[in-house]
Amino acid sequence: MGHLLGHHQYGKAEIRVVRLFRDSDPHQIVDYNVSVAVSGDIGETWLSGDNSACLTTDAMKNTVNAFARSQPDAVRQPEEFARVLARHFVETVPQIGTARVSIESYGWDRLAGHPHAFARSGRLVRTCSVVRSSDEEWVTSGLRDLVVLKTTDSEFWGFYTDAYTTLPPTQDRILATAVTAQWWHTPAEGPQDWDASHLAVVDALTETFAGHHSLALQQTLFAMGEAVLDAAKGVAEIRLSMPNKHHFLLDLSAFGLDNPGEVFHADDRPYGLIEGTVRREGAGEPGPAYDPGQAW
Ligand SMILES: O=c1[nH]c(=O)c2[nH]c(=O)[nH]c2[nH]1
Repeated sequence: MGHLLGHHQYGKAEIRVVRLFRDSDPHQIVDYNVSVAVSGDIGETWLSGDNSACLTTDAMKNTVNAFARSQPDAVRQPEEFARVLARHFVETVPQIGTARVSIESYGWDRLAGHPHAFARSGRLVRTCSVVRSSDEEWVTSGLRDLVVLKTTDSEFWGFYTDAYTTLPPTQDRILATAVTAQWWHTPAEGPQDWDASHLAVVDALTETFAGHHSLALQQTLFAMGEAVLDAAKGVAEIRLSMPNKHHFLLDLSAFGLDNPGEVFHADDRPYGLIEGTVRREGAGEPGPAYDPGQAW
């Protein structure tokens, strides 16, 4: 019995490229981590080691670096840079049928009034992913590591109880999470201004986290997704992954101290992991828009 090669893809991962705009005063900087993955009529390298159809991952890295120089307009916004790169691989290398370009973008804040010194902004990492076939394109934007916390306005009670349920119900707790999100744009050309669109989504997420009276992190997740769909008309759906970063009230009675909701242990694991997709009614199917790796 023969063996078959299933889904296969390859590419250069985590190309760290920094692009300066020195011709502007003050200087500007973009800081990216770019990953490329291609698939198509490329199986012989797996099956026989015949590399005649294999575009080297080294060439992919070179392409990313060269385009950072030659495509100054596109490189300013990660979604545009990913679109240009993905299109390039599909249009110029015949055996490549589909290209995915994923970018993590690290922000830099200008140091107080200084024209060419920065501090890395730690608030979140901006992400995007573009999948390009010969005639279709899927664009998602996203973020990770957006850590948010509220000190009240969060309850959790009325839950199902079984023989192992010991959690006391609460009407006032800390609610904290680190948001990972990806949202899919339709049409793929996206908004006029990807940066402004990203800011609008981050605002919708944070404003809703802050303002929503939470009965469960699940409920807050859905409210945050709804707010994004209301704020960004070109977003067809958003996928959210939110760990419940538990804060446990400490018992200080051994030291003769009360603790009226003031001192907590910030536990790092285990954590509840709350996830969900919020879709616009009537939105189409996202196809290969998400799930890097072998999931599609
Ligand atoms: O918001 C919450 N959702 C849960 O599903 C859950 N489970 C739990 O132990 N604490 C919480 N909090």
